[in-house]
Amino acid sequence: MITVAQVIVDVAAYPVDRPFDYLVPAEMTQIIETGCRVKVPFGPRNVLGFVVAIKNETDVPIEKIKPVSQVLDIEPVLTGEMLELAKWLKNETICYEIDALQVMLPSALRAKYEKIANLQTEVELLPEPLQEIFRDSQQINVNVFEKNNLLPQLKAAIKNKQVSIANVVKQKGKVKEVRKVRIIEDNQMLADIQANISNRAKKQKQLVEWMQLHAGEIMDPEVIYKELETSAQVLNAVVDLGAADFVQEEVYRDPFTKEIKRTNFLNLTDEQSVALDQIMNSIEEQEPKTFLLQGVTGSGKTEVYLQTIAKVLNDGKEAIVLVPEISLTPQMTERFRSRFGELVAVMHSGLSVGEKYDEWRKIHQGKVKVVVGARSAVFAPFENVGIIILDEEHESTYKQEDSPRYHARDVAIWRSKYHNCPVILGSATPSLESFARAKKNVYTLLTLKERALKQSLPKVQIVDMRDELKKGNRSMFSQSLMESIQIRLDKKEQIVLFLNRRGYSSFVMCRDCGTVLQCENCDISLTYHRKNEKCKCHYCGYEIHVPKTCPQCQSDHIRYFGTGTQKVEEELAKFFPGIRVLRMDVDTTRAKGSHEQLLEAFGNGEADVLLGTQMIAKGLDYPNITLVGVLSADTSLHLPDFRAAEKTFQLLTQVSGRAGRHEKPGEVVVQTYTPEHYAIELSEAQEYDPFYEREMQMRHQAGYPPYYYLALIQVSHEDVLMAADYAGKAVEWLRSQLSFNVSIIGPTASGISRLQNRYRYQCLIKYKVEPDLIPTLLQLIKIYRSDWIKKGINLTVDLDPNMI
Ligand SMILES: Nc1ncnc2c1ncn2[C@@H]1O[C@H](COP(=O)(O)OP(=O)(O)OP(=O)(O)O)[C@@H](O)[C@H]1O
Ligand SMILES: [Zn+2]
Ligand SMILES: [Zn+2]
Repeated sequence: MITVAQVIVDVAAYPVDRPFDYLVPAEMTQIIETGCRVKVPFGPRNVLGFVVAIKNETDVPIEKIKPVSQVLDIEPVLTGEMLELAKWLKNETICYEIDALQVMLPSALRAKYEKIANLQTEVELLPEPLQEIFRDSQQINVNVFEKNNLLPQLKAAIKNKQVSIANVVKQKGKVKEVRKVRIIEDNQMLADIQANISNRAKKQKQLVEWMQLHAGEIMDPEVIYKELETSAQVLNAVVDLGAADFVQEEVYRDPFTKEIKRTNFLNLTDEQSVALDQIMNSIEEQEPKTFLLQGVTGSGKTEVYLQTIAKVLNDGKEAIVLVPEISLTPQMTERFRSRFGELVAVMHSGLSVGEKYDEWRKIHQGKVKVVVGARSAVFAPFENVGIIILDEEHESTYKQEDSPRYHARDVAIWRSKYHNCPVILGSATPSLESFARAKKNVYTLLTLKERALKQSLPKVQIVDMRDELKKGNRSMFSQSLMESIQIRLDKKEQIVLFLNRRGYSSFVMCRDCGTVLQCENCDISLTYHRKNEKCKCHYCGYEIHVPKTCPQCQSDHIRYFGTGTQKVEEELAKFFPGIRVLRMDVDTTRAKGSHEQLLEAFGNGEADVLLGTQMIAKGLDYPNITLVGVLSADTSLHLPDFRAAEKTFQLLTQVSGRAGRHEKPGEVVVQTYTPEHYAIELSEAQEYDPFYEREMQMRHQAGYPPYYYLALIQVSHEDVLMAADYAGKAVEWLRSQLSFNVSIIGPTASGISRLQNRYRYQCLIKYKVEPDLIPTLLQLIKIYRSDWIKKGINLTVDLDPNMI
């Protein structure tokens, strides 16, 4: 009988996305399982693959079937659930199954290939500079040659068949180990060893004597060095005598830096109790219900999550909590750790690859029961999930922007059906899609209308900046905001100043001819970075020094525009001498842990003002914040995005919600140039429903979600005509296949018409019900993969795109 593994291989751009059969050699049949990673031959090279099934027959002729080269995992890294989920994702988001499988794993376990140069001859026969490199090893990473500028020599050696090149699947994700000392258990033997040490080796004698008090223990060598004021040399010597040995111990890198205080459950408010009861009920009944928990800012949604999780843990199940990356603040994670301690794993982008892998292993090995993490934590490999929570469910970061283009909400709901457990979507300002579903009873709506301690929502004042200008105020602070700041400074209360930078950046412009510095590779203006006087493209990384004169007209009236946080900081210092400002933006939070330190300092009252961008809009809960100022409410309104109004309203509500959360009442000042826009006008009352009604009308008129679904097809090529031509072909083909109920708009040039030197065209499909859509798109992709791709075309399909 033969054993055959069906393997999904890591080969993108293959027209057929299906498993391939490989023979399992006899010596592997005991180890290999579905969900294991393997190395298999594919064409001329070895690639990484995932075993998705094991069977005993194959249609491949026996003389043609290739064997698995290596099994990479002794225990499967993917559960049966994940394999099923991948198949679903492949259809739902139209991606390669391999992409769906890889996204579920920490990057440490994803395929990495390395080019390795293998020496095929005597070292001495090589040209001089190469000899140096091959002296110690016959296999050298090609990087090394690149670094030493020896690629031409290497190439020559390859031509002469002195060196060959192989692609090697590299397995990152090393388990971290530390070296420990294990003292033998036998006290008598220790005594004997001690007796045999010459009296001149006093330190050794002392050490073994001490070891007799610690027989059988495993300890850190550093402890021994300290305790006995001794050295590695002495320790090595007694290890040689047999008093102890060195062992490797597996450890987890601990991303938590400080001790956490335990907290207890709060007595719920009536509204919280009503919500919790319904969720508990669903957990009891094992119903895969989706709840939309809509609660105003500060209403205590988090407390509801915490008590739900306690119930789930009590039932012996696990909990997944997703939060947007940006609000994955230490304050947020602490709230979970303070209730569930060591049972919590945290996953966010600030962790190193190794730390992420460790957190993942804690989940995989069942060492933790709760994961708090950003989008990809929705794939946490728990096997007995009892609840999945998405906090701030409206956040666009829950959708992944590249393949697989999944939405964490959809994955959460899929998993809830698999595990028969509920999902909670929480927000003060739900996405229109979710609220519409709640209205139709697809989701169950739970509402918290009041703040937890019955505090009133902060009073919002909208200030028209055009009036300020008319009054001769050219600063970035309105009269009203200045007065409010002064009051807080006098009362020693704290202030949050928010700079809305969504869709906004500082740019460099010539005042004489109006030229704006542009990226060489993209159709995008360069962003000015004051720190190093550089202009940078945020899409491709291209950067230049700010020129002294305009490249167009040579005028030297070239200057940067835009209100960066640094500029605000300077102005504050000018108007309020001695004001203590903490600035939180990409520049001040780059270093690991700096985010944490800044917030902690602010929490400790070390500053009067926390000044920042989107980073400070969410999750902050400090009692002394009584004023929130929004410096530029409109910048996010003017983006070419059908969700611009929704996002602006959400942002204003979120950031306003930071004020007056505890005893002291809060105040908000919103500065704007378009106070008449409904997203701004309605944020004054902070009521969601009127905004929802208004925005739904707009969507209805324009034919956008939630009334219609969207699919975005994007085609790019280095040559503008090719891009336009193939976008046209795609549209033509779609028109021939899809029904008349579908509107197909385009092709048109994309919003950013050139990116990284590739021209981009797109077409938008709007539909309500179109059973043929997915099969048609799959067909289109097949055409693309088997033909267009060879011509350098790149085609992507994005269902429910974030931005269009
Ligand atoms: N039942 C309760 N009794 C007393 N205090 C509570 C209760 N529930 C919540 N709180 C407190 O109220 C404050 C706001 O709660 P929480 O942060 O959970 O609200 P939220 O709805 O998640 O807010 P946001 O959406 O604005 O982040 C917190 O300081 C929390 O400790
Ligand atoms: Zn100029
Ligand atoms: Zn660029």
